[in-house]
Amino acid sequence: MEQVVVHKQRVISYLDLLVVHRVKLVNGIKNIECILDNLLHLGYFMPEDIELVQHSATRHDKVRKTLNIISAKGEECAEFFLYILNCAKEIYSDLHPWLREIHYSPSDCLMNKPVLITDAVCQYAEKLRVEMQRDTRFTLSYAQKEDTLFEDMYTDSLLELVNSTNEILGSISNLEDLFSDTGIINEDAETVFVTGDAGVGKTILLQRLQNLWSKGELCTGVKFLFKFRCRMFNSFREEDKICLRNLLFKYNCYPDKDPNEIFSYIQQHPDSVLFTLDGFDEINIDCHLSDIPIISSPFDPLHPVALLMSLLHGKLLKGSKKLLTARTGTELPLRMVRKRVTLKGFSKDHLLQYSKKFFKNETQRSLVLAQLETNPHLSNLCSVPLFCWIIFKCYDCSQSNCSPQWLSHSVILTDIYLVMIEVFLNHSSQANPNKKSAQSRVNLFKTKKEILMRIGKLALKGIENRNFAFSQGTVTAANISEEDLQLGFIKTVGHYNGLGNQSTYEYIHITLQSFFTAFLLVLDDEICPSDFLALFKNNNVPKLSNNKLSDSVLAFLSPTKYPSTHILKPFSKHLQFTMLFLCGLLSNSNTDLLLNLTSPATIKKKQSVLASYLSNCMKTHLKKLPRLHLEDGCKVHVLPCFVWLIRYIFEMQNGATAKLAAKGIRADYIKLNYCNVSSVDCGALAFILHHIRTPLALEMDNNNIDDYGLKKMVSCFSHLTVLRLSANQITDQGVHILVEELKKHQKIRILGLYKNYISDVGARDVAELIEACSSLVNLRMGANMITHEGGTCLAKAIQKSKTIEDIGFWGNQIGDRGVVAFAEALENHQSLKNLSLAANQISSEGSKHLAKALCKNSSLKILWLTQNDLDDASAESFGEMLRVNTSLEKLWLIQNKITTHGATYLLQPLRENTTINEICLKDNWIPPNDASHLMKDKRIII
Ligand SMILES: Nc1ncnc2c1ncn2[C@@H]1O[C@H](COP(=O)(O)OP(=O)(O)OP(=O)(O)O)[C@@H](O)[C@H]1O
Repeated sequence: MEQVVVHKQRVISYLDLLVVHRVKLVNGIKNIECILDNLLHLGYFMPEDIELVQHSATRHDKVRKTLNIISAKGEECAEFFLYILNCAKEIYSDLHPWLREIHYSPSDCLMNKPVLITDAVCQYAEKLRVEMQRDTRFTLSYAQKEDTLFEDMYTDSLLELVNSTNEILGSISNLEDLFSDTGIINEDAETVFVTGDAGVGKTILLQRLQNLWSKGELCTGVKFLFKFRCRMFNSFREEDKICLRNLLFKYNCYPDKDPNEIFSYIQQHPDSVLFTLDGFDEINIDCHLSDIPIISSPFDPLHPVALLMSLLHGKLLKGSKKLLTARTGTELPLRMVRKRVTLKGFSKDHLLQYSKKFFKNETQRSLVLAQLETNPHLSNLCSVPLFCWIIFKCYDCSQSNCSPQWLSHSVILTDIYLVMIEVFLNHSSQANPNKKSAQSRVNLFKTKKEILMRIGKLALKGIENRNFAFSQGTVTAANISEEDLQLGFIKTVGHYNGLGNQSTYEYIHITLQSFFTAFLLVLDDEICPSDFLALFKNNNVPKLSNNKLSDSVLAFLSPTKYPSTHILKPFSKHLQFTMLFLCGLLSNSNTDLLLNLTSPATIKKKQSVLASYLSNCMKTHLKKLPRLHLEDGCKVHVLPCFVWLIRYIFEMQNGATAKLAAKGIRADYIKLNYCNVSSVDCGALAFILHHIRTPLALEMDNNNIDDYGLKKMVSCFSHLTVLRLSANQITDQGVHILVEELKKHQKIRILGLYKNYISDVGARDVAELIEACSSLVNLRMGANMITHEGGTCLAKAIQKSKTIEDIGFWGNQIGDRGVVAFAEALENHQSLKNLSLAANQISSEGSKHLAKALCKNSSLKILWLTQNDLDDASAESFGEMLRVNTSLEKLWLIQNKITTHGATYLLQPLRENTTINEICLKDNWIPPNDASHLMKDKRIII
């Protein structure tokens, strides 16, 4: 065939194409080897042809010679040549725009001819991809007996972009946005820092990213993705040194060809590299290096942790992308953080999606979801994917084995883990226990006690040394048999180190290691009651004094917080879960089980040691915090570790301890902002706070409370005078519960619901509260989704209220229609002092009503109308109002459309009006030249 179809409309010879575009090809082909290899492989070129080409001195000459030989071979060879350029995308990416320009599309006869990628760099990139695809295709799950396809279990979850002060900037729905320009905290830094609670899915998120990248569906500009689990760095000894090249190649994927060439390419193109680094909180270095030099030479051998730090600092491979994960609360200096992201787990929708993936059988799925509906505590735990997986797995097995009754009664996390242990044990022995027999459960634990203790001993050893990966030797030394491993609590992890595969073991999740540690601490008779809390008192960061590298790494990470010897210090995150399970195991509900496994005296003693320890912790924690003595009481701002304390006490389900803890708080105003309080924690908080019988103010802005959390807190609402719940994902349903409760008690003075998901429906409920509750003086409802309808209801209620003083309504959408009702409310109002209607789409029409109403008002002191559509006509109305009004002190008109002309209307009445002391006109349409004239009166601010 002489003439070939290149494009449907255009017929041209491939040989002609090579002639016409010869210059482009000579300049654009940077790698001739791959072309030659393929031409030779399919017999278009003979070895002599290759030799001829190789004789040419320069790259350009080699391409010219190749093109000459191709033209001598004919049309088919020329066509295959273009086909190589098209298939080896990685190598000839520069020529791809040109291929598109000439409308190249391969003809059918070539479609199944293989093209070999023989360039060393591309080959390596390809190898990385293939290995990554293989490694991320499956996820090892239940009892190591099932490999689940990753796609079949992965479900999107909630990822939020936050700023340096942890304020939410928005959610991230596309993983590519992790690396976009939105929400950058520090332009010079390169690390995207993802934090989240235990089991929320940080590792899985990275696996998703790696999997998508390996399939070419994400981060297409990234040629090399290197993944590290930070716990791997714990396995190095003090004296171990390694250079960056070996760290990358030996611990990820070793190149088949010329490592030097590949490494040099990586150095020259750092922007083509992405590192995923999982579990920064798990780093514990047990070796002696007094300083960690931050180096910038990629060739100097150094301790791997120092290499990691240099990478994160951007001293090595500057320009590469880094995605680092850690548990909530882990600090990373802001100078190293490019973006901050928090992983929040499953929303209701995500949970539904996950249930569809997990339970293929629709009847079973509906049954489980219906059961979850009846146990909100359980269903709330499901927002953490790990707990969700455990709960679903238990339900799944219960279908065939035993009744799911046990789950429905669970109120603490420990119970869920106990059920999981039971399910694993049953699964391995294929037992079919009597459905409802508590005795069979006891028997099961009794029979397997020794195995569980062995697994517990290994766990304790790891937690003591902050070690989460175990060598074959350690596992053997702990007498863990193959049969024990088959139970599925411990899994094998491939550990590629370039020197061959040696088995390494890990607990299937780190929280399970914590559980087994607690299990051992409770049941081991050799650990006497007076000593069993030693781990928490002395061993937070093991061997601190003689562990210089860890000292300096930790100090570097958290200089202000380190060192400390108290249980509530940072870097004890794994102990936090151990403590939680300890409390749960020693709770009253589990006493019966424990009494069958160890001596009653030991259990009793351990329970009492633990209870008094927790009360002491609460007292000590609160004593150390600064207190602010306000007019109406004492205010204390607690820290996130307070939340852990209440979790412990709740997990123990011990009312007396809760009462003592409540007594220890000794404050009238508790501030819990930014403490990572989740809806599940609200039950724990109420468990303690309901013992406080005096008026209480509670500030809980910027947590994750949601409607369910509100419901759980109902029991402590009776004494609340202040409740701030801004930025907490509360919807109309939550507002309804809240209002009903607050109406009953008539004590609330300040209610903050800023930045939630409240619509007109919720606004109507809040309006009822304003009318019914004369104690309410301050209401913050800004940044919700309230339109003129909800606005009107609220305004009508405000109109009737004789006590309300302060209304924050910034960032809703009431518009001019809603403003009319607010204007009516303002007329003759006696108590309202501050009103913010900023960012509410108000134009001159609405402002006219406001101005008119203010002529009759003598209570309002501050009016915020920032970020509306106010123009000169509005200014004129307010100018008129200022001639009459004698109470308004501040008028905020920032970011509107008022010109110099309009501003003059506001200036004139100031000669007579002596009450107003600030009219802020910043960011209006006033040219700087006019500003000085207007600012003759100091009360005008531009
Ligand atoms: N997006 C998800 N889709 C489906 N399952 C998930 C998802 N995220 C997590 N899981 C489930 O939860 C388990 C724990 O997740 P993962 O190990 O990623 O948590 P983590 O945040 O890294 O926890 P830790 O901080 O304790 O290391 C997974 O093994 C998986 O079963």
